[in-house]
Amino acid sequence: MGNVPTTVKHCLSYKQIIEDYPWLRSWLQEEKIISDHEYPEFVKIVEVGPRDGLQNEKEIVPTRVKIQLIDMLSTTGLSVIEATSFVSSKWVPQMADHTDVLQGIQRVPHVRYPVLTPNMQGFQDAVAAGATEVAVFGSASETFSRKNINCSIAESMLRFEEVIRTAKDRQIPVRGYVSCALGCPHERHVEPSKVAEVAKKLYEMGCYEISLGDTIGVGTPGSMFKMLQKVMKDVPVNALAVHCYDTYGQALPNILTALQMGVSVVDSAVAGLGGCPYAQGSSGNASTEDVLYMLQGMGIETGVNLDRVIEAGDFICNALGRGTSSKVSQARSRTL
Ligand SMILES: CC(C)(COP(=O)([O-])OP(=O)([O-])OC[C@H]1O[C@@H](n2cnc3c(N)ncnc32)[C@H](O)[C@@H]1OP(=O)([O-])[O-])[C@@H](O)C(=O)NCCC(=O)NCCSC(=O)C[C@@](C)(O)CC(=O)[O-]
Repeated sequence: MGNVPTTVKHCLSYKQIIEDYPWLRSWLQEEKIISDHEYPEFVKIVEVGPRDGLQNEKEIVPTRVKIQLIDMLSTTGLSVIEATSFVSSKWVPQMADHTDVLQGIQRVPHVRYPVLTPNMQGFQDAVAAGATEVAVFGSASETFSRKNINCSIAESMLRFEEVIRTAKDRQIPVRGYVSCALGCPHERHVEPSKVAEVAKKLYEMGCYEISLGDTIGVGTPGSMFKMLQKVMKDVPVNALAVHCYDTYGQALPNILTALQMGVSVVDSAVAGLGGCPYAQGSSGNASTEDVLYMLQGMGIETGVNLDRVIEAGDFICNALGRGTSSKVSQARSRTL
């Protein structure tokens, strides 16, 4: 909340009143009594490092390392850790040990461990391995859909519909992804209306949350704003998440833009690991450490302990034999 006079801010029902009377909010904003941007008080971080972060690694990461990473992340206060993918091992060999990973981790109460399931086969394998939450992943780009999951957008929706229906019968929550929300490695420009169309379909089919992926990290606050404006007409903002990559150094500004627009769920990867195997040239995800540092500085609660995430980041970077992509971890290691 911006420059709100204390008397107004401390009025108990202040938030409720401006929610109920949008004209009052507009007037307060026009008069500069409240800020145009209203940041959420709490942001949920969805940690995607063990899945998105590792899926693109050329060398197979030992299963025990993946398990230890997830176990370390489970002690940080994170409430969602995407653990692995039930996809074809011919397509993504790094995720072939999905069952061992899911069954090897020490589940911490109140932490959820969703896994990716592109179709019924993946869903059934995931449930057999003990998954209690899954995610389907579609795309706003036709070419990317074919390259990533070997089917058209329309075909993918039919597959997801079956997964979502079956999951609903078993009371398994399903998250939905829309890739290429700000650009495609093949088609380049992607219309915000196409992103909105796919997001709306996934939401209407029953996904409780839609994560909008800037798969190749080409977005800017300008394109993020336009895309979200369009999507928010069809999907409630409290059901949206953003999933940003840092290829052009825009991940944090893009996330900040989404927060200003009311989004309160952010995907990120410890140590900034990652990238999609079918999005060549993209760099890692927004690093969880950097996102946490920014949110802390803004006084936004996350419930996550930054130091512990840094430890988990050190662990996985040592295991991979490379430095971290997190600017915060780099700065901490220089200044400690
Ligand atoms: C989707 C498929 C499986 C279709 O693959 P397909 O070849 O079209 O599948 P199919 O139905 O024709 O079956 C062919 C073979 O695959 C097997 N198969 C079929 N389904 C499965 C399954 N679930 N698990 C294991 N095996 C499977 C099936 O059993 C059969 O085996 P065969 O008889 O030849 O021995 C394939 O294209 C695939 O695995 N793609 C990998 C997609 C992927 O993991 N991409 C990276 C993650 S997405 C991402 O990173 C983006 C995101 C989410 O982060 C958001 C963002 O950043 O934008």
